[in-house]
Amino acid sequence: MVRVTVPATTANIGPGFDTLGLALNMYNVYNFEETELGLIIEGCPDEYNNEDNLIYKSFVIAAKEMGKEVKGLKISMNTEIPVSRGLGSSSACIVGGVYGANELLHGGLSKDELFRIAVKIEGHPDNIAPAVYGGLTASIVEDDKTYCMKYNLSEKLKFCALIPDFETSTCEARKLLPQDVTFKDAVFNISRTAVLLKAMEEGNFEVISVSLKDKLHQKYRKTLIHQYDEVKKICIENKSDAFFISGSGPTLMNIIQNPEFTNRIKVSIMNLEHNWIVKYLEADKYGVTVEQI
Ligand SMILES: Nc1ncnc2c1ncn2[C@@H]1O[C@H](COP(=O)(O)OP(=O)(O)O)[C@@H](O)[C@H]1O
Ligand SMILES: N[C@@H](CCOP(=O)(O)O)C(=O)O
Repeated sequence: MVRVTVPATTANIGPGFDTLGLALNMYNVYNFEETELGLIIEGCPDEYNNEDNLIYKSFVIAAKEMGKEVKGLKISMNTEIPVSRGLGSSSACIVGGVYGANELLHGGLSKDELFRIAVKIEGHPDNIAPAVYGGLTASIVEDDKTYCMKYNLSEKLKFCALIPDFETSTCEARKLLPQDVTFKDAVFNISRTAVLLKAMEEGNFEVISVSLKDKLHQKYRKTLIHQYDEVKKICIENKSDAFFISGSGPTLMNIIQNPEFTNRIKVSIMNLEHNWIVKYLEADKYGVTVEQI
């Protein structure tokens, strides 16, 4: 049996829309076994228990790229990453399926090649990159090629995710974005993205907090997130070092220096109408791992 473990991700990180991503220490574990015939899926909600399952579809696409075929497959999973919350559940499924196929079918594809296949399935590279390479990544797609650069991340940076009891789909959240942006707003985001990366490497919280601003996506998407303004106010009052929408939302992410922030927030957030899980997280440095069990 092949076991693939994939970390959660927080994509965009403010100004780096569709570019920056960071792997977090929350994991989905997928097991793959060849069977005589058919498809068996265990460990996921009933709605995903069919051939449209994203892990299975990604497995099949990767197998095709390798020129291989599987007659029967059993996929079982144990998942920590909440679905449709902006923490990369879809990228975890895709990376899980692609890596599962490569290992089970002896595809022999390189990490960079598996990354390329996974990005093609997801459509943007920013959450696939940290799931594959771990840590803090910046990535681009040029024609059919994918490029990922991994940055150093200061050990001082810790994270506090606020995960609400409602979902938003990435596909729907992308429909809210404008077709065009002004030159001024483009420059605003490019400059901050470049500065942010070095500030995250050095653990310079003052610069992180300034450079994390964005004019391209969050103002449109916050309308999908109930109580966004209230939650942001609570985070700022409790001295969050930086606050942003994780991926396409609705999870709201804080970069923090002091894990004590997590306890302070829990008390303040309890009285809101929606239930928000407060989760302390650290960066995952390594990305996807594969084992033969
Ligand atoms: N365990 C799972 N099995 C099959 N598909 C899943 C599973 N978890 C997530 N997905 C797929 O990923 C989709 C959610 O992806 P998306 O809207 O991008 O949100 P996010 O990646 O932020 O969680 C689900 O609608 C489903 O298609
Ligand atoms: N850049 C994408 C990132 C989506 O990440 P997810 O974790 O919400 O799937 C976007 O913002 O649409």
